[in-house]
Amino acid sequence: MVRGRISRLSVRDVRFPTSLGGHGADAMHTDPDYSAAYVVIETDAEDGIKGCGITFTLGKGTEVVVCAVNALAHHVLNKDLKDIVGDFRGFYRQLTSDGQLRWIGPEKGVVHLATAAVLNAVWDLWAKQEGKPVWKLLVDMLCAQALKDGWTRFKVKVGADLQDDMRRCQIIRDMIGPEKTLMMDANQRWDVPEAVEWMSKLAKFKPLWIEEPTSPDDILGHATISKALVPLGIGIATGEQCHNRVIFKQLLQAKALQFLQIDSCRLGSVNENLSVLLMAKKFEIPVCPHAGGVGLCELVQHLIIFDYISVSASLENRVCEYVDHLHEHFKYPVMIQRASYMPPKDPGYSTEMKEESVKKHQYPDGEVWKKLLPAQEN
Ligand SMILES: C[C@H](O)[C@@H](O)[C@@H](O)[C@H](O)C(=O)O
Ligand SMILES: [Mg+2]
Repeated sequence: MVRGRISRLSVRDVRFPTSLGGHGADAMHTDPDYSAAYVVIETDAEDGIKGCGITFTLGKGTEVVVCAVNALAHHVLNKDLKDIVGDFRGFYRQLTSDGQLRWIGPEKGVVHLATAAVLNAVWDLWAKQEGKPVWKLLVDMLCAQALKDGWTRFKVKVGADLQDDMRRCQIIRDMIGPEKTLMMDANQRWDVPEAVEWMSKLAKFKPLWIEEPTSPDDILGHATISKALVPLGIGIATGEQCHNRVIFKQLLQAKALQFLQIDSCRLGSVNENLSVLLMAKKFEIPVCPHAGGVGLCELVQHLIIFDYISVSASLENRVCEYVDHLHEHFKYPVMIQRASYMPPKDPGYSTEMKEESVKKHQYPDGEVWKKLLPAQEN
């Protein structure tokens, strides 16, 4: 488990006098002293584990890199390791977008060598805390934690680049094995023939469904896609951008979908969602809500539990999307145990946000935006 706040960063100039023997010399670098700017980061966790990072330098050059590391240190200090690795992409961007330091890069030269030393230390720390070599940490990152937590169904985004989709689907299928469910989501990227063609190529990864293969308004297009893909064992899922119950009715009548995705915040609240649940029951189409976003999981769990108890009375082919994101801002966040939603017990619709979260994130006057907006304006 990732733990601790980064409490100390030190950097040392470590040089080996290799120039004495001419080791490593080349046509340009005739007197290299192989060196490293050596970064050590420590946390306030009790385990005493330290992260070590280096960048490779040649002798005197190290002095300059050490300065750059010190100049970057404030981005790392006092950060929770959990927050860093939880949004490593964002953290990387933060480090490489330092408004003043990036001028002497950007993302190259001294400042980038320093970035590498710092980030290498972060990776080292993280992998040590997890008790794994970095390669294993990387290999295990995809679905492994989710598998460990008991999740049996996984969704992958597709539609931007076929070769890349094939590569990622292969990795995921290999990790989850043939039994677990894989779903794909194209977020409306294709036209109708393209959806059929693309998904025929991805069929070998045995997806349960392709979600939003094309425009959410194209009811007959969904029907055509459905006709072509169902024989390949792929169902059509849609609904997160379905604007009202009438569209759902037409999708159902046109046999355009095999999985219906209600959305607690796009349809007219509980009321309209109930009518869609009932229609889905009439057509014997499983409801598999869209969730994630902000609070969608919190809300939709109420609807899907109602569906199970009072409408469909079935779990067959039914899933409720879950994304582990932003729940901490809610007063009654969803509870997930062993990959399942636990029925909420607090009165209400689980919609109440924590006042401090609202205050902080209120746009444009909340603390978070006050900090961000001037930075963005400059
Ligand atoms: C922009 C959003 O995150 C979508 O990518 C998301 O709703 C997605 O389609 C989903 O099914 O969760
Ligand atoms: Mg989707």
